[in-house]
Amino acid sequence: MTDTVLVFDTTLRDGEQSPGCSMNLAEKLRVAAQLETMGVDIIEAGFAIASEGDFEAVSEVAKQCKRATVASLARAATADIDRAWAAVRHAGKPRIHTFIATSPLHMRVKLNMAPEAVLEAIRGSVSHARNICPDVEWSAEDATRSDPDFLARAIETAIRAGARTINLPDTVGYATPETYGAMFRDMISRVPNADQAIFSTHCHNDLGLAVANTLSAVMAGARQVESTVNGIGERAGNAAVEEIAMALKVRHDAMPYRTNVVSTEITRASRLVSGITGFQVQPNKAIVGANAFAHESGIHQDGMLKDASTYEIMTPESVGLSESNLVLGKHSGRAAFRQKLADLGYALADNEFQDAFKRFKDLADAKKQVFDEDIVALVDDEVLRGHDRIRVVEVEIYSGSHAPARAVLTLAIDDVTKTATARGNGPVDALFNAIHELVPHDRGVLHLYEVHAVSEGTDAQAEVSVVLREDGRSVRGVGADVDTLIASARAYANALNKLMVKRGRSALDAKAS
Ligand SMILES: CC(=O)SCCNC(=O)CCNC(=O)[C@H](O)C(C)(C)COP(=O)(O)OP(=O)(O)OC[C@H]1O[C@@H](n2cnc3c(N)ncnc32)[C@H](O)[C@@H]1OP(=O)(O)O
Ligand SMILES: CC(C)C(=O)C(=O)O
Ligand SMILES: [Mg+2]
Repeated sequence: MTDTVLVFDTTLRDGEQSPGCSMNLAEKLRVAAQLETMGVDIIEAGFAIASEGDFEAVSEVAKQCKRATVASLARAATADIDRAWAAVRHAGKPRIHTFIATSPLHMRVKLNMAPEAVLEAIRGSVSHARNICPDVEWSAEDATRSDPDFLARAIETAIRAGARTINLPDTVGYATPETYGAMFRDMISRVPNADQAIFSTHCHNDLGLAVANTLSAVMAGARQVESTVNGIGERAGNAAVEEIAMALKVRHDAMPYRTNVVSTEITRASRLVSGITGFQVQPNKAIVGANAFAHESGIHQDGMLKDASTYEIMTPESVGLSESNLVLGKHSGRAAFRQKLADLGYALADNEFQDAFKRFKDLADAKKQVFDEDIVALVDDEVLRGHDRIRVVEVEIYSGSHAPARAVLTLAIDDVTKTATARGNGPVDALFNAIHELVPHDRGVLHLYEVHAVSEGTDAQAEVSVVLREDGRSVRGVGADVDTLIASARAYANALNKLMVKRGRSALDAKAS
């Protein structure tokens, strides 16, 4: 059996299922490009039948990808499979990923199907997919709570119908490393045609065991791992790709398997995904957290100074964390800024570059030191704004202890400039009331408002996240600026733009003041 473990990235599908994590087309294309650069083997770009937006995103990612296989998810339904194929067929290497639940609970309560009917659905859906696409993956949703005898029959049926990848997800994060590994060992040894397929893991992190379970299955014979950047995903998330890749690399002695992941691209991918989704990485997160390579206590610092391997089991450089020595400030020009962007992994179109450079100069005027994180926040903010229909033009705030705060806000809505004045219990409230005046959205409720400092010092840029919830779905907007209130207005406007995309183009009923 090969020692190569294929990496199937589902940041754009399962990752996007995190509440408030939806990405627009341009954002998905940027993430897909970075995933290819990082060396993932398969990119699950979405669930084509879910919406027009998902269909377009899968099609465009399929057209863009040069090397990676591009997959779309599909239920065990002809319409889903046909839609998935219509989107992925543009890829050099297309894959249809079809699934159905196999646990007694899901079959009875959710699907209302008898086990024999589920087997029939597997036979029908996989053979239909295989008739139109040479690469078909089949998943047994809730595999870890399925009856092993039935699961073995389901896998055998899927392989006989033409599936060449068999995924056994721990859909609800219920497994432990021992039980998950044992399930793979059991299925691989008892399913008669198991040798005709690659077995795949797909772990959720409800008990914090997603990566441990994934590695256990690899030890038991799985040769594809499904994961997401920063571990984003449904509920507590999916197994984090950076943790799996580095565990296999650093502990090759204990787990003699390899992936095609270019580890030096990991930090870039992590920052890109957190910048786009607004999901901050917790500081103590393995591999990509801000503290993953930080040492504060004296004994550790002493050891580090003597030999870094005393307290570091991998180098920061191995995950792409290297401070370039190009220090940017208000005296820097376009050449240095362009080089810095290249170092940070950005390739901007000329107009985006010019806009970003102007904002960089403004930032350098306002801030003593411009850190790499500032540039990342600034460029993400600028590039994310590129296709927005609602843009912040001007913000004025009057606030003090004797009177309610007042905000005067000018927005460009479809390139028409509109201004509103509003009061509120504090400057942020006044600002958001002014946004409501200009862009009424009574069904969209503010669910979360979060500020975090991009770098250090009182002149640090603020990165604001705003989550709006409407009809059970949420969108997250992000904005950055040295002025927290401007960042707040940008974040709110960004969330409204995403809400508009979710609702469809007709969407927001903007009115003039
Ligand atoms: C574990 C996972 O991550 S699975 C993927 C989850 N991701 C998503 O659901 C995101 C995208 N989903 C969507 O946009 C929508 O749910 C759609 C478009 C797929 C379906 O929308 P709707 O037709 O309105 O159905 P709804 O979401 O209400 O219910 C799902 C239906 O699919 C059925 N279903 C669920 N899984 C499967 C399956 N694998 N194969 C066949 N049918 C299935 C359910 O039984 C239910 O059918 P019912 O309406 O007859 O009861
Ligand atoms: C659809 C499948 C692969 C899934 O995401 C899960 O079971 O968690
Ligand atoms: Mg999942």
